[in-house]
Amino acid sequence: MSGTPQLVVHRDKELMAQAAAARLITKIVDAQAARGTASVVLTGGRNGNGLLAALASSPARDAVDWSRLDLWWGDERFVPAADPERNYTQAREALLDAVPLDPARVHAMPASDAGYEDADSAAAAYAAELAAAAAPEDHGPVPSFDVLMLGVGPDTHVASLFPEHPAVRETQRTVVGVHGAPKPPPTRVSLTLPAIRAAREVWLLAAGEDKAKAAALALSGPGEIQAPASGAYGRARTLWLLDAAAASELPRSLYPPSSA
Ligand SMILES: O=C(O)[C@H](O)[C@@H](O)[C@H](O)[C@H](O)COP(=O)(O)O
Repeated sequence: MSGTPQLVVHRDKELMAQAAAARLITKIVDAQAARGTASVVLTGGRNGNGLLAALASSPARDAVDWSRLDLWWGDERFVPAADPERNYTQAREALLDAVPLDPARVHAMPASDAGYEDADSAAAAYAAELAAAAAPEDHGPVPSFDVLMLGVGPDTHVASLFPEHPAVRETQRTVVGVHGAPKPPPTRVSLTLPAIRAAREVWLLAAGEDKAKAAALALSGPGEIQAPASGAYGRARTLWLLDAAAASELPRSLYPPSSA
């Protein structure tokens, strides 16, 4: 488990998205140089898609060898494949359709019309796909993701793990079906905290005034059941990427003077 979360605060959400995109490019390029491949978990939502859009327009975009990148999702709305609300669809629009990925290495979570009886069986199928991709050196049922990104909800949810909901309490399974989610749509598929914690690095994205209370709560050390974002940490690093608005209720001592 990584130690204390690191925080970087940027002037505004646009700069945060651009800086996070540059950071992700560098992380992927370094992983590919070191191991010949890289593995990243994407997140839905405005901040997650904003980062992907910034990456799409980055001049350094094609420093990444897109053919040697595995993409996974932290969660997905359990809706039909054609539904524009799918995180996968929004990621394609923001970036994926513009870069030469290997389709076999883009691991979308199942849509509700993919043939699975319900979100729970879709979750089990995704867990099996993750387990099949894990190598012996991963020492667990999911690959050691280089970076796992999570947007932070105003209630401190991450992926589709909502405060006090059953999914955030899961300690064994790596992927679960979510029912009655307070953020529509109500039915989802989500990685669990144990799966999230298998990542080398976990990056939490929080930009905008509406995230200020969530950031302050999650970083003040509450339980992960009440504040799921506080339970999202990586094996080597946990990084919060914020803008000034989302950091506005943090104790100033919590983030480094270099942030701007
Ligand atoms: O399926 C989803 O909705 C997302 O995965 C969700 O976890 C999102 O990242 C947060 O709700 C933050 O969303 P915003 O960045 O839009 O606030």
